[in-house]
Amino acid sequence: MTIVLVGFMGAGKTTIGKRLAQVLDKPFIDLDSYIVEKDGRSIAEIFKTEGQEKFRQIEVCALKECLSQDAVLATGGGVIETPENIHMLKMNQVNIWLDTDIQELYSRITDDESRPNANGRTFLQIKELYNRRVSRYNEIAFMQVDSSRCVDDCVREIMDSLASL
Ligand SMILES: Nc1ncnc2c1ncn2[C@@H]1O[C@H](COP(=O)(O)OP(=O)(O)OP(=O)(O)O)[C@@H](O)[C@H]1O
Ligand SMILES: O=C(O)C1=C[C@@H](O)[C@@H](O)[C@H](O)C1
Ligand SMILES: [Mg+2]
Repeated sequence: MTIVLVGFMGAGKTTIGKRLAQVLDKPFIDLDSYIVEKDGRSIAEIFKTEGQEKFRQIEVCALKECLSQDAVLATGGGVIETPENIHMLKMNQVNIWLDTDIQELYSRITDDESRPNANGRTFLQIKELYNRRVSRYNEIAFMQVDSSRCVDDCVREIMDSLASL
């Protein structure tokens, strides 16, 4: 089973995913890192040289490969931008939506140059992007987790829900 974490940039998919994988004793895959390792360039470089559309194509292939793994998979915040990914994720049983308020998300991602869709954007621009994406995370989510709380609390809630499957 692939336990997939989805949510906006800064929601804690990578951070919580690593911890969840340890607790479940499953491999951890971060889709962004997977892409960087395979491609040999950073995400910022791919966006700069090839554009976001090409990055989204690479992301579709990477998601396809990772969804067959028995692992915890942290996706990138924009994975739901592509209809093909939404379709693939709808087929997956456990998609966990990590979410917190936009002010907190903004403070976690601002000033980080590694995220081209956040870097240099104003609070209002980030909020607009978040508002556009919310319904898509919701559409594929098996559960929603309030990730304003500490990592261990989030992991505990997820473990309780997985136990009831
Ligand atoms: N529960 C939490 N409480 C406080 N800070 C957190 C929490 N989870 C993550 N953070 C911090 O927020 C920042 C972003 O976290 P992380 O990289 O895990 O987000 P992400 O959802 O993987 O983002 P992206 O979509 O860009 O990959 C990091 O600095 C991390 O330490
Ligand atoms: O929200 C987004 O559009 C992105 C989030 C990151 O995880 C990366 O996948 C990339 O920076 C794009
Ligand atoms: Mg991440």
